[in-house]
Amino acid sequence: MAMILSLVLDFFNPLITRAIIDRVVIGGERHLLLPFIAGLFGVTMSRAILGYTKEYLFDLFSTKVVIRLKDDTYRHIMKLSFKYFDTMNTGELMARMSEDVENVWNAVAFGLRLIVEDALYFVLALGLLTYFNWKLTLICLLIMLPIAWIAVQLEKRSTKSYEEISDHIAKLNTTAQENIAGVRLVKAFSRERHEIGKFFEMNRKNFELNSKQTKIMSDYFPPIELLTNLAVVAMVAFGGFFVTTGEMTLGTLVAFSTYIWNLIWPLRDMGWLINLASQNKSSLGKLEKIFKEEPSIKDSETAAGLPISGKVEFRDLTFSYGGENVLEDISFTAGSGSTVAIMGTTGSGKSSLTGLIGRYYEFQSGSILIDDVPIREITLEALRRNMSVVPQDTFLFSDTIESNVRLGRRDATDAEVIEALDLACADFVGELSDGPATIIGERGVGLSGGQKQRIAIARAIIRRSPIMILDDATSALDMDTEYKLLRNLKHLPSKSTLFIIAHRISAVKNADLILIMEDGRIIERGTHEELVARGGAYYEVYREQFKDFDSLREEA
Ligand SMILES: Nc1ncnc2c1ncn2[C@@H]1O[C@H](COP(=O)(O)OP(=O)(O)OP(=O)(O)O)[C@@H](O)[C@H]1O
Repeated sequence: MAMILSLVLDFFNPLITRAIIDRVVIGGERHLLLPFIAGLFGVTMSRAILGYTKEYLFDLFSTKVVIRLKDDTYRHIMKLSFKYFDTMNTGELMARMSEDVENVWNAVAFGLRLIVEDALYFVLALGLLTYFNWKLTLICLLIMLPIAWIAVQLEKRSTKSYEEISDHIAKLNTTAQENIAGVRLVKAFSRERHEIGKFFEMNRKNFELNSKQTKIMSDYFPPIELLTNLAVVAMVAFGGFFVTTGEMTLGTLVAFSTYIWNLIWPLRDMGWLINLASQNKSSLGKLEKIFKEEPSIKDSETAAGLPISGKVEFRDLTFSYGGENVLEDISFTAGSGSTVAIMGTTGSGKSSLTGLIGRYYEFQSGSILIDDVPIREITLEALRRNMSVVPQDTFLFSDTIESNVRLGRRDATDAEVIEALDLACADFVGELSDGPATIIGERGVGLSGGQKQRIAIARAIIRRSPIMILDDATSALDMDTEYKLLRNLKHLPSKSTLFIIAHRISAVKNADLILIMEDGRIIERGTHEELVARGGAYYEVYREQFKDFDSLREEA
């Protein structure tokens, strides 16, 4: 409304000027001068106030659009399944959330406003100019219309170019993000020069792509400029002629020469608007691709959120990530509250097996049952709410230790946080100056590998879930601490069914069931005593590890 009013007011000043020239200057009606000047002043002031309101409201609107778009994009990305993140990298997603959303903001904040404004100016001016003198309007329009054709050409070339720029920015972001996150590794391997060179090279390409776009723009702007200037020249020439023939008054020509800019500017803006629209189109296309991505794992229509006690059963399960089978013929049962340990060579499928319990990926055949219910019949929310996982690669947020632990259960009390840290043998936290309130760096910088693992385990303990998975989560702990920690887990009040992936006999020895994996299959199973007695692969590992232990004892 403010926009329409300020725009309509814009049309009053030239009309008043026309009246001043025709009636006061030429017609000699001097008494009208003061009211006309008062009118000019009034219109100018009202326009200024309305212009401010318009700007403010548009900014508010566009900011709201962007916040909403960012929220929606973030929420959607969070809904996507593991498989999506296997193929996308953080840098690319960050580019979508920042650059592409910013481009949309630009288009909404400036582009959309200008389109609406320009369209209104154009239509109103065209009406008025035709009313003043349709012949002069037609002459000017004929000169200016090729601008529209130029704009379409510009749009075609710019969209492609902006797509290239946007893709390249995503790559640039990924490189920067990975190098900054992995700066310690880069330095440790003395690869700074190489990585800086790689980044420079990418930045140079970025510059080239942007220069290409600038060149496209500069190819189109001079003809646009020329045509608009020609239109002004034609207006002065033909308009002057019409004044001499008496077809137009001088005042009307003066008003005409002001209104003509309301035709010229929208057409001149077209180039810029098309450029903005192309940028927006390519960014929206990239965002749309994310929004079209559906989570590959969803609740089935019949899924329910049942209470879970923790019995887990695998039946003839086969699984692949898309290529060769990673797991084959997997069958075993973990009773509620029992401990299942999984050992095996690297890449034998241990993490994949435990990952399937939380439905991170979809298996191809067989089934997994929890409390005798197929997991596809349990809602993802209920399934994951009842599980706690300590992944192989410990991830801690750059926040306080207690916030990291509370990720397991948000409403946990301070005492519960301390208890969880105690059970996870994280006594070192008590020695830090701020205790659990100590802020840790990104991914736990400032802590040792074993310290990070214990915080991650405390996070799992506090969840009190019926199922707990420790994926090689005690690998950085010394044997004593590992033993104490596992004993604490065994006696948790929540009596979780515990899956432990480990490489040390000492960590798996007391499990109710030990599975030995090789090439995606379970090749041995049983308790420690059964497997030792069997003399197979487990026994070999046992002998290896205890041989070291015995030789150490001998050396001592
Ligand atoms: N996200 C994934 N996409 C495709 N293949 C994968 C993925 N994760 C693992 N794999 C492949 O699946 C196989 C089993 O991997 P998995 O991580 O389950 O083994 P693992 O026994 O836990 O190994 P490790 O002891 O080294 O952690 C490997 O060949 C691996 O390359």
